[in-house]
Amino acid sequence: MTDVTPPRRRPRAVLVGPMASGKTSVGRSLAARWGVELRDSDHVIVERAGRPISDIFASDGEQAFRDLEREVILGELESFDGVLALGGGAVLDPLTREALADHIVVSLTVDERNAGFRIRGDTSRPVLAGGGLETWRRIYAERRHLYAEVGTVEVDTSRGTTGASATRIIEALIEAGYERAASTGGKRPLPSSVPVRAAPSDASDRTTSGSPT
Ligand SMILES: Nc1ncnc2c1ncn2[C@@H]1O[C@H](COP(=O)(O)OP(=O)(O)OP(=O)(O)O)[C@@H](O)[C@H]1O
Ligand SMILES: O=C(O)C1=C[C@@H](O)[C@@H](O)[C@H](O)C1
Ligand SMILES: [Mg+2]
Repeated sequence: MTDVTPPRRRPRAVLVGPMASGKTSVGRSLAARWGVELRDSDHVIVERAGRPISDIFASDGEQAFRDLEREVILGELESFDGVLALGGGAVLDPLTREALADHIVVSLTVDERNAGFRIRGDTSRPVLAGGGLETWRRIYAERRHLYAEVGTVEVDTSRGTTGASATRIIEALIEAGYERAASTGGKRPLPSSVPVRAAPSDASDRTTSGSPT
């Protein structure tokens, strides 16, 4: 009997990292390079809840936010085929981390100095709660191992433009053997039983030809 199950769609890349590492802004540049849509889990949550993240934290509490965040991300991992940027704390959830094991995940980093510039005066991130760089540093220290655990490649965004960071992501994916899968969708979807990191199915035909630059 013919299998009529439609192929599973999946994000070309999922971006994780600490607050202000550039998941949203670098993600936008990367999506533009590949000619695909950027979706940001924080934005999906705000749309769905009809109120800002700071309101959700204040009235429903962080756990309610995390539950909604998990639901949104698991849904997008199954259905969205552009670049997916996650909220900074998304990796705290074990089910989300488990789901990410099956995806191409770019872990973004930023040094403290540049993180400090980027979050200065910010009031939209409730977990910083006015604590500024000191709080950012503590939270990053707590989560660093989780970003490393889920990341297929790691890219530092401290220097240069968001476009330069997008270029470094593409270079890192080429280096690791995932660029074709990420930029063309050519050999995807991979069978879910084959973890992306353990078996880069396109490592044998790595090429920069036809790649976005
Ligand atoms: N080279 C760069 N790479 C990334 N971000 C940069 C860069 N230069 C400046 N920025 C600025 O840093 C700020 C933080 O970036 P962004 O909001 O994309 O981070 P984020 O990782 O999505 O943070 P959050 O976890 O809070 O969603 C933005 O205002 C962005 O324009
Ligand atoms: O690091 C965090 O815990 C957060 C980061 C943001 O992206 C938002 O998801 C929210 O403000 C929480
Ligand atoms: Mg963001």
